[in-house]
Amino acid sequence: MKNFYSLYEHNLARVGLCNFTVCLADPYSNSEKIIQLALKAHQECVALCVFPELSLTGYSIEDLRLQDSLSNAVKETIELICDASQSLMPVLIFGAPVVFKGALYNCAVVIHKGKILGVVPKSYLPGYREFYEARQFVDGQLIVNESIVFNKQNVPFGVDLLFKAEDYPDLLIGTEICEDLWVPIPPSSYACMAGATVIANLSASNITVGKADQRSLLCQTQSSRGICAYLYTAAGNGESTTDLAWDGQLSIFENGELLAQTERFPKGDNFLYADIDLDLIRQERLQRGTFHQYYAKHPPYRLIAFKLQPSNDTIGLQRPLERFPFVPSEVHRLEQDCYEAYMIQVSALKQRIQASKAQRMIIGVSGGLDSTQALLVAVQAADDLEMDRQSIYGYTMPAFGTGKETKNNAESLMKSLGIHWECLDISDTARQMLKDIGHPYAENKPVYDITFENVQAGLRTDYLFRLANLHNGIVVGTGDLSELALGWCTYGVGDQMSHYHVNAGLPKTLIQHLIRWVVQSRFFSEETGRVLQEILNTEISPELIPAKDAKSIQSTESIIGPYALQDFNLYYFLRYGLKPSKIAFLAYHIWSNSCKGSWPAGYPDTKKTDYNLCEIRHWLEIFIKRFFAFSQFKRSAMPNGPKILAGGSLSPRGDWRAPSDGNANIWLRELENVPFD
Ligand SMILES: Nc1ncnc2c1ncn2[C@@H]1O[C@H](COP(=O)(O)OP(=O)(O)OC[C@H]2O[C@@H]([n+]3cccc(C(=O)O)c3)[C@H](O)[C@@H]2O)[C@@H](O)[C@H]1O
Ligand SMILES: Nc1ncnc2c1ncn2[C@@H]1O[C@H](COP(=O)(O)OP(=O)(O)OP(=O)(O)O)[C@@H](O)[C@H]1O
Ligand SMILES: NC(=O)CC[C@H](N)C(=O)O
Repeated sequence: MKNFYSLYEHNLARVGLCNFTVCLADPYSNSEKIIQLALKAHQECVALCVFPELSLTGYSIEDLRLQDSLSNAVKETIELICDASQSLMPVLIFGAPVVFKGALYNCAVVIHKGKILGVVPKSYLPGYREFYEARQFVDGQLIVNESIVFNKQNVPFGVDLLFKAEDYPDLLIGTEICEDLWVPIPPSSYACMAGATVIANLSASNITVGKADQRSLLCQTQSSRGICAYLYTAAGNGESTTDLAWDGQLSIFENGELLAQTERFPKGDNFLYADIDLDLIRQERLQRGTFHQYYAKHPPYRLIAFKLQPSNDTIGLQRPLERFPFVPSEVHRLEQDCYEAYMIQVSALKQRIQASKAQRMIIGVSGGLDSTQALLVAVQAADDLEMDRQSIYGYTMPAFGTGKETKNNAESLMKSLGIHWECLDISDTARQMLKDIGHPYAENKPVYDITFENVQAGLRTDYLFRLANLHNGIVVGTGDLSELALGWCTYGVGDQMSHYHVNAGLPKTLIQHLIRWVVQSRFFSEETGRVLQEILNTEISPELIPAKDAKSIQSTESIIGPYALQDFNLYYFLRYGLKPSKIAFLAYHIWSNSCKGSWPAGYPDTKKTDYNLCEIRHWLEIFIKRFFAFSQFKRSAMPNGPKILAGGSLSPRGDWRAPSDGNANIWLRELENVPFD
């Protein structure tokens, strides 16, 4: 990798949209503007720069489109732009009226580095209400396999053209023009199925009240259905206001998400760019088999190849990127996600209680985040099913590493929720077991190894399962998605097992917000809210090793890495199958500076950390080793539990099937592309 920090090393592409104050029916003046903006796009290392429909002449010139002087000026200025593009990086796409075999077409002209790559006519001409395009233009729907002469060169002409960067293979550009998007099956639907990843829509949509929302909806839907980037450029200033008005909106969508958008009704020239992620598009299509199952005939496309020769400069990253991909930073989305996650958990648990005819829910309550969340869900399920809260049997089971604070929190929580609770100290039983198996700790030697830890975790599980037998109940498991990813649980006779793993689909980074949301929603008493706040403030620890003092508490995150980074890694491996270097590049852009981007609402200021590339790389390596090489055997035997987030689950019966005896070789090898600073 020549420059790890360049986005063009990571299959991202910077795409730009422009509009400007057109001079009606004056291609000479407009071509100058196009060249100026193309130069600006070049300076920003843009790969593709799109201008509005008929931007070379202005859209609203009516019958002037048929004037010979205009046609000549169009031809000349297309050649001028072509010449000026020789040393520029971006592919330029602008709109122009072009005469072909004696008829006039409303076209997208595609130019790159001094060459006209192709000319694509508009398929559908609006002739309704305020539109009269068919008066001057002929529709291009059936034009395929044709060519047109420009400057003594044969240039491909037709609706069957896609433009492929042969040195940047996932960049495959299709075009359509305004109304083409408003028909039941837009030409871009076929272009996407033929492989186009980026669709440029050259538009001259006039504005009326409420229309912007409809346009946005169409673009968003098309980008989602086509799993593509959809670039929309509306004409704006300078267009005739004889009978209409124009808002000049520019917007960039990617697979249903808005990446960037300009203010409407702008002053002067407008230039918008964003970095689209061709890996996400490619992976989404790869995973969604149905995308490739469309057998209806679409035209055979001509692939017009060009060499992008992308810049290798360090140019940052311009796209919305969440620090916590499982936790939206937008307040209302987060609230909605928390509500849905909680309801999914509650409804799933209710179904299991009813189906298993369980009379009790048995749960080990440690005072940590996971068992707290599982307990809240159990209480809500009991309330909904009109079961007595006393049918929930909560156990705090202190042993060698249990802290006073967590134990108090566990007990206060259970008391405040009004469940049946008991304290079962497992220290003596654990000591007995350590003695029976010949562990040095039985002779008071401070040996705190895995056996020492797992004896405690195992006994707790053993107790819970036998209590379930005794009380006709099911054990509600507490393990979460992040722990399953990292194998951070004790296998078999341990917290890896339960009768129903209600948290299995919840990443640790979301659990904290869910608990915060429960507090804010006041589902439970004020006292419960107070204890929940205490629990949120406590450091995450398995508490399996005795702490000498408050500072030497066994910190989970110092061993397996910050959950913030590990959930980031999990999301991009699980949902998108990205390479380690790509994940590190994305993590670097959002995690290396705590002032960049936004944090989820309610996230404590004191925890707003940043990580340098070296730290990101280090924890990514740990993730890779644990996720790919170590922990699958734990997941292959994991209990039932609901999938909660679109980001994925790790159920071996659902989202993630993998061998239990795999290795991490290829991911570790690829990680070598990430520098240490
Ligand atoms: N592929 C494979 N197929 C079948 N068995 C495999 C295996 N790889 C290892 N093993 C065997 O599995 C055993 C290791 O797995 P296991 O017994 O689970 O033990 P292990 O994963 O080594 O240790 C459990 C870790 O989880 C932590 N923990 C436990 C409980 C709760 C929490 C929490 O914070 O919530 C954290 C604890 O601190 C400890 O570091 C070994 O006996 C090994 O030989
Ligand atoms: N002292 C304890 N009393 C009762 N149950 C416990 C105790 N310690 C652990 N457990 C059980 O084992 C599970 C895993 O333990 P662990 O302490 O790692 O998780 P946690 O405290 O729920 O959450 P976190 O992992 O966020 O600390 C707990 O969720 C709980 O069900
Ligand atoms: N120029 C066009 O094709 C405009 C038609 C489109 N339906 C619009 O109103 O935006």
